[in-house]
Amino acid sequence: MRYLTAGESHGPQLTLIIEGVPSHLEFDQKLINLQLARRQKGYGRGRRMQIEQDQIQVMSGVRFGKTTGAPIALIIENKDWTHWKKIMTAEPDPEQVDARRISRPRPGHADLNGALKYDLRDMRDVLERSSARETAARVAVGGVARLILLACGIDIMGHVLQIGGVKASRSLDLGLKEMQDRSEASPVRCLDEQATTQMMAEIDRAKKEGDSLGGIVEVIVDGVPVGLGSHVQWDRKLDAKIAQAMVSINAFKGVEFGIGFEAASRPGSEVHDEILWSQEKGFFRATNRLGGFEGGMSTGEPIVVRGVMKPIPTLYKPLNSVDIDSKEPFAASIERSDSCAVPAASVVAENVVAWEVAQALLEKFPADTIEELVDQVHRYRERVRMF
Ligand SMILES: Cc1cc2nc3c(=O)[nH]c(=O)nc-3n(C[C@H](O)[C@H](O)[C@H](O)COP(=O)(O)O)c2cc1C
Ligand SMILES: C=C(O[C@@H]1CC(C(=O)O)=C[C@@H](OP(=O)(O)O)[C@H]1O)C(=O)O
Repeated sequence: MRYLTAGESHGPQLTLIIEGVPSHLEFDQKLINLQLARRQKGYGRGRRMQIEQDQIQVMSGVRFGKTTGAPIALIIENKDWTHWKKIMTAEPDPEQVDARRISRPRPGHADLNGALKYDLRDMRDVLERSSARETAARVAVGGVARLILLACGIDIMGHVLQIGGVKASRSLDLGLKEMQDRSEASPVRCLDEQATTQMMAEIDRAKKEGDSLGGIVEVIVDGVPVGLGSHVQWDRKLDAKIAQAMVSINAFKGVEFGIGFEAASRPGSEVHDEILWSQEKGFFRATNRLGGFEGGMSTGEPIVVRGVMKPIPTLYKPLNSVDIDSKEPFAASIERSDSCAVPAASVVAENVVAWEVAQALLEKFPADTIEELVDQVHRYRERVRMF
């Protein structure tokens, strides 16, 4: 499978094309729209999320509620377009256009690099595409991937582990369903109620001070069969693909699996996961400290991946910058902005990981129809259980 997205943040719509989805897949638009709605929520978001009501419109690849195997084209409208039409099309009021021209790059955003690289003297042309508005399209793509995963008995959840200085206590003994319910109930998508309150207070404080906050999100994928990805070539390692997908989310700066960076300070005996066997389960692990991967392949234990998001670059108390016209030092531009988007980013993370796992599944079990895929996965699970 492969996909491309297109669209500016304040343009008319986001457009995405996905190729390689097997036929006969029940195209549950409600589930995809639910993912989009989840991404829009989260304490700390700016006013834009009150304007948008993200929903997919299916343009091709689906008939009578099922995929046909043809490329799937989806669009998501930008409701904000009506307010930006003049500015984006330079008609009919050029003066207003100039007022929204950006000549003072924001430290931490793509403004200056993009302007220098593409020779764009209005940095709005960079902002429009570098904006995390694009993550709505990626969540829709992940929503389609989730439909494939669910058909194969694979489920996924995401939650927030840290915002600014507030860390949630981990409760890994909860089942996936309970974790899903708890994170949905928290305005910051955190499983720990006490930390939720503290995180919200921390966001309020940052907002009041014209500042922004980052944090850490975690994604868990349950029901993954052993052996997705491969050790035989560097670019076939699934953990590496997931790492790329995570760091490709706007503002994500790092990724770890299982105990992650803590592995550096532990002896091997406290890192590696002992191997057990039972008639009922076949091979399994006593622990899951390595987060579901060995040799770039899934172990059959849940995939546990975390990503760190830096604080939002646009600050109402802006940092120093230089005007690209006058070359004078200035405070950076202020655009309407989120003060913390870590909860929303945890939904984006779930969905980009869903895509990578679904793609790995279809690489191992090539299939033109969803029945072929489900059948192969079922038979494979049986084979490895009997190994
Ligand atoms: C869900 C989400 C919402 C975001 N909202 C904003 C925002 O309102 N203002 C802003 O300056 N950056 C925001 N960002 C971060 C920028 O998009 C990001 O920092 C920028 O594209 C530069 O890319 P980089 O940080 O990966 O280098 C958001 C990121 C995500 C994932
Ligand atoms: C539009 C979204 O997020 C945007 C991401 C973003 C950025 O710079 O990344 C800046 C803000 O854009 P605006 O100035 O239009 O409010 C966010 O609202 C979205 O998540 O759908």
